[in-house]
Formats: sequence, C-alpha cells, structure tokens
Amino acid sequence: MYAIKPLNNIAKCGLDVFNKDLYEVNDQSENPDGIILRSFNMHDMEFPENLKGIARAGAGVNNIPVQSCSEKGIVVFNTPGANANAVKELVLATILASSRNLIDGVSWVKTLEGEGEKVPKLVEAGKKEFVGREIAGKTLGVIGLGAVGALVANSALALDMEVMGFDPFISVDTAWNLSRNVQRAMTIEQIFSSCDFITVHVPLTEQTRGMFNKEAFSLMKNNVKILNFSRGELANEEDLKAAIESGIVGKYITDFPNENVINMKNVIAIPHLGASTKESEENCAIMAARQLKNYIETGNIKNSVNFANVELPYVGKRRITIAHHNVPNMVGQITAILAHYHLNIADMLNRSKGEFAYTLIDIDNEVEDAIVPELKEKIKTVSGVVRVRVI
Ligand SMILES: NC(=O)C1=CN([C@@H]2O[C@H](COP(=O)(O)OP(=O)(O)OC[C@H]3O[C@@H](n4cnc5c(N)ncnc54)[C@H](O)[C@@H]3O)[C@@H](O)[C@H]2O)C=CC1
Ligand SMILES: O=C(O)CCC(=O)C(=O)O
Repeated sequence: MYAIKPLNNIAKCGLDVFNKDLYEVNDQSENPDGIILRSFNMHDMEFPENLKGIARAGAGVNNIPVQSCSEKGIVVFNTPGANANAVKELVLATILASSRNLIDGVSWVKTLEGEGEKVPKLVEAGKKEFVGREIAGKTLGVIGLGAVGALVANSALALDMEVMGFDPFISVDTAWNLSRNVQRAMTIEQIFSSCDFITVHVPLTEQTRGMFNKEAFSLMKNNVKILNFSRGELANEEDLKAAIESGIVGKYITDFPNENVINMKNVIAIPHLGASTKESEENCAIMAARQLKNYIETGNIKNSVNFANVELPYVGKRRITIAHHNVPNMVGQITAILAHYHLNIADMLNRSKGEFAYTLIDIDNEVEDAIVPELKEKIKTVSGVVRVRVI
C-alpha cells in the first residue's frame, strides 16, 4: 500500500483517483509516499523518508522548497493551466468592477439601511460619487503570457480593450494561442509607461520579487489600475503605498491581502479566490492526483517543476529509476553496475532539467527481490545519485 497525505482540502474527485486497494489517503499519515496540496506552506516541514512526490493542485510552487526536494530526489508536480480560466474570469470581473467603482458603490448602498422611504432619493443624489470609466479603448498591459496571462489578453481584446503583452520567455504553445492583435512590448518599461490597467501573471521568483517598485511606479501613468493575482511579494509594499498616496496607482487589486495592504486606501483585497471555483478545484485535483499516481506506480514524470518529463512504456520485468545530478558519465557508471549484476537493459531514457537529471531503465530479465536492496545501495554509491527506486 502507498500512503497519500493531503495538506489542504482537495476536491474529492481528485482523491478518488487513488484506488483504495493500492492507496491509503490520510491527512495524518506520518510517512507518506506522496503529498497533495494547494497553498499549504511546506517550507518548515521535514521530508518524510518515504516521500517520493509532491503534487501541487495549482500553478504556483513558491510554497514548496523545490531545491531541497530536488536534492532528495523528490519530484514536485504542478497542474499547468488547470485553474487558468478561473483566474481569467476573476481578473476580467475586477477590471470591470474597479473601473465602475462597483465595490465602493455597493458598500455605500449598504450604509443606507434604515433610511426607509428616503433610500431611492439618497441613491440618486449620492451616485455621482461613483461615476466610472468604460474599459473599451483603454490599454491593458499583461505581464507574463502563460496559461493565465494569454487567456486574459485574448478575452480583454473581446471587451474592446487595447492589449499589450510582455513575456521574454513565452512558450511556443502560448504564442500560437495568442491573438495577433495583442501588441508585443519589448521591455517591461513599455508596459509600465503606456497602460491604463496592468495585470501581472508571472511566478514569484528571485527575479520577479518586488517588480512593482519605486522605479516601476515612477514610469506609470497617473491613476493606473494594477491587478495582482500572482503573488503579493511581487509588489514592494512601501513603494506601493507611496504610489497610491501620490495618485499614481488609482486602484490596487490583489488576491493576496495582508495587514499592510488592507490598511492602504484604494486597495481591493480579495481572499485568494482566483482559483476558487468548483471547476478549477476539480481540474487541479484530478490532474495533480493522476500525475502523482502515475509517478508512484511507473516512475514516469509529467508536469514536474524540478525534473524533466520522462515517459517510457513499461516493457521490462523491473524498472529502475534514478534521480541524479546532471553531470557527465552518470549513465555509464549506472549501466556498469547493472552489468556487474548481469542485468540486461530492455529500454532506457535519460532526461535533464537544469541541475538535475532522471534516468529510467527497464530490465529485461528477472531481478530477484533478494538483491534489490543491495543493488539500490550500490547505485546510490555513485557520486551525484540522489535517489534510486526499483519498481
Ligand atoms: N490567484 C490564484 O489563485 C492563482 C495564482 N496563480 C499565480 O499566477 C502565476 C501564473 O500562473 P500561470 O499563468 O498558470 O503560469 P504559467 O507558468 O503558465 O505562466 C507564467 C508566465 O510568466 C512568464 N514569466 C516568467 N518570468 C517573467 C518575467 N520576469 N517577465 C515576464 N514574464 C515572465 C513565463 O514565461 C510564463 O509564460 C502562478 O505562478 C501563480 O503564482 C496561478 C493560478 C491561480
Ligand atoms: O489553490 C488555490 O486556491 C491557490 C491557487 C494558486 O494560487 C496557484 O495555483 O498558484
């Protein structure tokens, strides 16, 4: 039996992927083979000894210590695109809502409770405070044209906005899906200086942390509306506060409230609802669970953020998977050990991603259970090997 530990509420249809004859799903499990989670912060967690894979039912993996996982050969998965439509819809909703002062207006109407028959008159007198602007013809800048950004860019065109996109690392797939009417910004500064609305859809990394800072705000038009559905840390809060005070930022819409931000004026703070739809929760849960299950049972990897995609139909009698550093002569040393044990290779695949690589070897002859522990230990002695599994 394999143990799966959910660290957040995961849609039942996702957990049901783990068939009961082979898996036990238990949020109290002390030594799980797999973890499935959403935004749970894993940075202070010890890794259980059996842990083979972590599946993030969502896009961002900044809540997972990915580098430490790689060093222990723990494969981290995410679910590219599975919640993108949910985020897109909320981004569009808040572009419209912020432009029409909808949230302030609706909140103000609530304050008229108890005014009795006077309410309609008070409404007509007070509504001038909430006159908005139409979004048609305004320019939306989209920073990051991945799963979410590309959907937002295409949909905003359909709402008659002008759209400018910036993504120096855009994937070929996304580029194919992007409307030709999305203007290409060659620099991020071009987005900062020419847009009425700016929406950001990039991962939080050391490169993107604090990208909304004093220098960025100084280039922006007065009264720009910024939407942050990516991660709170993309904005430098001190600089943001100053930009709001000075009127550069007319509205800051964030899915990541904290004590500082909710106390700033002109902030619309949403309780991290971007991916919170039934559809998105189910899509993410099923995709995450299938990827984790496939990896546990076959060693094949799809949609990992720390190891390359590896897919080999299981043709041999035993499969050996080796996670190792991406350095020369690993395959040579590993196959020499297999030869020593008279093990014949039926098929083999080696793929690397950055600092780490993964080798999958199908063995043609029977491998006696008795020699498996010794074989694993022998392969582990190869310098650079971080994990060995025999499936
Ligand atoms: N609020 C919520 O509930 C959700 C938030 N997110 C956040 O949104 C982020 C984006 O999600 P997806 O679009 O699904 O990810 P994605 O991986 O499909 O797209 C990210 C895009 O950002 C681009 N990028 C990376 N660094 C960049 C830079 N410095 N400048 C411009 N572009 C850059 C990449 O090339 C890629 O195209 C996630 O990393 C996550 O933090 C995602 C889903 C739900
Ligand atoms: O699971 C969630 O609700 C958060 C989604 C998210 O932030 C992400 O996918 O990056």
